[in-house]
Amino acid sequence: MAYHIEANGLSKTYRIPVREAGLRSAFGSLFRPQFNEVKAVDEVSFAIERGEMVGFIGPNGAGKTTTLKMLSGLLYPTSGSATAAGFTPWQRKPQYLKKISMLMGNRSQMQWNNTVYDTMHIFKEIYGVPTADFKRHLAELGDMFDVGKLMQKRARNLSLGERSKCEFIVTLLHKPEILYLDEPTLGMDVTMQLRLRQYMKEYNQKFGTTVILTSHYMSDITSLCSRVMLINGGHLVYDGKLSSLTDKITPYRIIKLTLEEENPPLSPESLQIDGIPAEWIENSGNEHTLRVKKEDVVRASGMLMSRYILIDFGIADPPIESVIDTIYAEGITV
Ligand SMILES: Nc1ncnc2c1ncn2[C@@H]1O[C@H](COP(=O)(O)OP(=O)(O)OP(=O)(O)O)[C@@H](O)[C@H]1O
Repeated sequence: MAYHIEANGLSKTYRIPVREAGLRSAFGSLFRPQFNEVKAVDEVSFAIERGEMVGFIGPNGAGKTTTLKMLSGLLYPTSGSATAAGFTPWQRKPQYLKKISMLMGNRSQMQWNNTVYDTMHIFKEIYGVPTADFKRHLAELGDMFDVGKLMQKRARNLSLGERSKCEFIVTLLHKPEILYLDEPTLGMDVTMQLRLRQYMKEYNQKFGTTVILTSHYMSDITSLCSRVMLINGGHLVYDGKLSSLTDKITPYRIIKLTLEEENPPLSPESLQIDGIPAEWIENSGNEHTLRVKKEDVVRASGMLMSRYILIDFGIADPPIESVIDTIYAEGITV
């Protein structure tokens, strides 16, 4: 069966006109324009099944938005090919545009001077959404995101978070089968972020929608996507399970334990006696947090349980934020 979204060697190079200061060079550049080239996306290939929710992550300027713009048909690639729902996105066939939605958290699809309600009506007409469906959709999502009071406001007067909520409602209005979500929770408060994630989960299960999601809030990614694609400097450097990414970058586990009062002292050195290298992360009273290599977890746990009287004990993966921070900061290729 064909993939729902497929990209092969997708590349985009932007050409930026170079203008030096001064009238003479400004005049000269009219006749001999010079350009700098930025390879925003470089030979990116992937295949996504129908109904998958894939996190698309990478540091600022990595090429995420450019890739999504190509897939949604807003940009022509410089080279390479892609198909989505059986269409070539940049041909912008109306049948394709009706099947997809692109939400850019930092760019509004709403007309600045129109009220939210008018904008939603315009989108209803553009996509030919039946009135009954439109009303049901607004009632359901309007309540969930608490936008009733915003309906008569002009888009330009909305706060960032208010706008994000309205954009999300508009994005799903025509029940697209592919969603390109670029920072959908930008500016939303925590409650609204949670509601959006919950809604996306249910929506995906109900309609089998395929989603590519970028977000700098890792909780958006971890709660919705088991697969991530990591892009850095225009190159796709990882495509696989989120959990395997953690293992590759930080093959450690975090052990948290609380000791009874009556115990021999615990330090990384006391673990090292048993030949288990451990790193101290936190130590407050009887509560300790240690970092040990994945392969040493069982031995370290056994030793701790046999030698100490424990009140509480737990093993966890390192926080995904610290894994991602390591990748972004060190430019690691996975
Ligand atoms: N219209 C444009 N003209 C020239 N260069 C551009 C243009 N749009 C993006 N770029 C450059 O292309 C590269 C990739 O940008 P892109 O917006 O795709 O990154 P991103 O991963 O979405 O970043 P962020 O997380 O900051 O949104 C960057 O170097 C950016 O400066």
